[in-house]
Amino acid sequence: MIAINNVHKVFNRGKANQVNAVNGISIDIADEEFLMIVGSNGSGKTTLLNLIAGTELPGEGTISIDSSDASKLPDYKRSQWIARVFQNPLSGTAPDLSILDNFRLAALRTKPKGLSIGVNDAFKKQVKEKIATLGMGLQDKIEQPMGSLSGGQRQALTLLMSVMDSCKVLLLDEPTAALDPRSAEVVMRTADSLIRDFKLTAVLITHNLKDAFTYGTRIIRMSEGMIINDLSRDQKAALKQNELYEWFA
Ligand SMILES: Nc1ncnc2c1ncn2[C@@H]1O[C@H](COP(=O)(O)OP(=O)(O)OP(=O)(O)O)[C@@H](O)[C@H]1O
Repeated sequence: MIAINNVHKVFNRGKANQVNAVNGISIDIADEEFLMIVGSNGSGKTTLLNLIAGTELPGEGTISIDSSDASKLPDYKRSQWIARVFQNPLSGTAPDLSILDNFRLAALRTKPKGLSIGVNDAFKKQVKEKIATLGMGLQDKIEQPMGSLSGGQRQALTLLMSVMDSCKVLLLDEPTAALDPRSAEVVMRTADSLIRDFKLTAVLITHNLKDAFTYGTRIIRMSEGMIINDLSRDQKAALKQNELYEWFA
């Protein structure tokens, strides 16, 4: 479980441009929850995700993942436990390297420094099998450079690479914002099935209420650094999609 307790994050404290980006948020995110965060621009969504990831530290309050204080997690534990996918499909991969080499680098991410992973037949077979689960036919293109793929294909592979090994938490910051609708749907479906298969706890920021409704097990809305709506799994199940728009109006 991710336990967020009275967390505050202030930027430029005491200056004219002070921003209370996260303003006393408390929320428990259950194991295997797929939490959607919606809210207007500047409402603190990315800052909250950064705090969970440990890339920003709270000024006040605590965040723990499975009872370990997230701010005190050593880097290797953080990268083992927490995977992150960003809006830009280019940010998670090396475009000039092959798909296979990108998977090799991803496998090294959570290993002790100095360890190497050879591209032997067993590793190749394993990568092909994983990629085949996407149903995109990319398992036959593993020698192709990552940069030759479409944004949606890259984002789906980025997701797959990011949840390898002992990942517990998947953080997604508008992963489909740069994609066309069809690719966006493939990426959302991929994320959803990986989260289920790997039993991950996931948090996704989106401006797309339809995606939030379709895939989220819980939806929160943020405004001015606070959670102003929190729609549980049961409440969500009782709503029709058009009622969701009214709920968040
Ligand atoms: N490093 C920073 N330094 C100063 N201010 C920051 C910093 N990061 C975020 N902010 C400010 O904190 C507020 C919340 O930003 P944040 O990026 O968390 O919002 P958001 O809800 O993710 O917005 P968007 O939907 O536009 O991505 C904004 O006013 C932003 O300008």
